[in-house]
Amino acid sequence: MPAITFKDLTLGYDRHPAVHHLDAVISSGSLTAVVGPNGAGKSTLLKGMVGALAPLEGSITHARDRIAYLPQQAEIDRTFPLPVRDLVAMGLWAEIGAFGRLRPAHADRIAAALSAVGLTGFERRSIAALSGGQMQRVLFARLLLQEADVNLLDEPFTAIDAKTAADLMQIVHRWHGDGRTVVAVLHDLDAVRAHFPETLVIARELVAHGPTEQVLTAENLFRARQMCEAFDENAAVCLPETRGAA
Ligand SMILES: Nc1ncnc2c1ncn2[C@@H]1O[C@H](COP(=O)(O)OP(=O)(O)OP(=O)(O)O)[C@@H](O)[C@H]1O
Repeated sequence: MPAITFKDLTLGYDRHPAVHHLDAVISSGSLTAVVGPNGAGKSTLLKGMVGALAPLEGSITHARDRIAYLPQQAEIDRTFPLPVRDLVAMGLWAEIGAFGRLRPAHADRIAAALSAVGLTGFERRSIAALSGGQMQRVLFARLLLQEADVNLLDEPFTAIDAKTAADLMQIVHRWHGDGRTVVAVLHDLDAVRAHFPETLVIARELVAHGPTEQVLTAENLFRARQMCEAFDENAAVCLPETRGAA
């Protein structure tokens, strides 16, 4: 059963395509890595999937509604003096709303989520006072509380140590074991081969999608690099009447 379907999907900024005419189906319950060179459109694709970016053309359809998203660390402002507890509590937003009160049961669930990521007792710590790896653990605690059907992770293991990456990977496997869909952008191809049964290789367009051992080949990665280098940054979105004319 499809969890997410891309149909002739074009996503971009200011009418310039970043992801072009993509057709693919992410199966429900699959564990998929999104791989491609820098600037291939991986983060853009995740932003489209979470609804932060509307398609310029084509469509993205979701079978289920509950989607959680872990942005790249670089996109998160950590200067705001927010306690860890408040950041993790945002994972309960769908349950208690913007103005709902945190009840003791919620506090217990926040504590349990922090314990699951190895940060017991961190509730009152300011997020500005966390290391990069601790911050990533906190963001995973928030994802745990969201209990989403689909978890979208943008470079979840970048710039964190091997122990933290292994701990967080266990959580990803737990989600997969529970039948949730996980899509993660990754640059570490060894980690992809070790942990992700499915891979989507993109280079602005689809390069390959399917079982990792068939898709993550030197040939596909070389082709992805060539396609990215050849892509015209200033290209405009195709107009229906000009499509196929060139
Ligand atoms: N907010 C934005 N405004 C304009 N252009 C953008 C924006 N975000 C990304 N782009 C452009 O879209 C293209 C794809 O970027 P994207 O961040 O999706 O690639 P990526 O595959 O995630 O790259 P990386 O591996 O470097 O994180 C790039 O050319 C980038 O410059």
